[in-house]
Amino acid sequence: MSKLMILGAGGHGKVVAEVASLMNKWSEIVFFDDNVDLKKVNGFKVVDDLENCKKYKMQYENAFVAIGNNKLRIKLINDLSNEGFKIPLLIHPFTCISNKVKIDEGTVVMAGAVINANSLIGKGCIINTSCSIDHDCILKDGVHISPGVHIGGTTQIGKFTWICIGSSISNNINIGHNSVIAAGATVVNDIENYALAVGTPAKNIKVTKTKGR
Ligand SMILES: CC(=O)SCCNC(=O)CCNC(=O)[C@H](O)C(C)(C)COP(=O)(O)OP(=O)(O)OC[C@H]1O[C@@H](n2cnc3c(N)ncnc32)[C@H](O)[C@@H]1OP(=O)(O)O
Repeated sequence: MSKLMILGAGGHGKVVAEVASLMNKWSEIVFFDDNVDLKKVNGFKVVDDLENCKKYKMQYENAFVAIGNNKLRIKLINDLSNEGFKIPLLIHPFTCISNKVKIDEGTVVMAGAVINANSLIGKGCIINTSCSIDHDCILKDGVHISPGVHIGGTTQIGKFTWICIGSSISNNINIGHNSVIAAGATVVNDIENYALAVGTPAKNIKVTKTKGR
């Protein structure tokens, strides 16, 4: 069994480490984090800060980025991949994922998530607790689906978009890249790039070049 490093020992990192541990695939799981005061988190050693992680490639050849910021997460995954690290896919054992689904490296699927037939999930996505993604959806790289989100069939979500907690997305919807769908929103029409969409039915209230998280 090989060893796994997790970048980021915050709240998301703790859940990621638990998922990895439940997979029984790694002989050792450790964190790297910029908080120098952290020595151990939930029993997992914090080895060094993020910048130094590449020095440990001989010991930990698998690297998973557990950082909530969508763009930073993808940047770090790409950097580590270019350095020759293996970037695993982490899936909690209590999920329901069709065998017709394809999920790229660096993505985590948390407990209770359901992903139905023929959906495609990109690189470095967070498929968070108890969300559902129905058939034929396409999620591009760096998308975060927060806890309790429901997404109907044949919906597409562009890169770096954050679907916030408890929102619902109807079927056959296109949501652009770098957008944020606010907590509890109900999306029944397409949403453009760089949008912040809120409410029921969800409406864009702000379009900036800096949205996405
Ligand atoms: C395991 C985990 O914990 S995963 C993480 C789960 N957390 C989430 O999903 C985060 C949920 N957070 C939200 O929904 C936030 O409101 C965000 C991210 C959308 C806020 O985004 P920001 O860009 O900071 O927007 P900001 O707070 O400035 O609000 C902008 C406007 O949108 C409104 N707004 C923000 N969120 C909502 C919402 N959920 N519903 C309705 N209106 C909203 C604000 O009232 C504000 O309106 P105003 O301009 O008239 O005052």
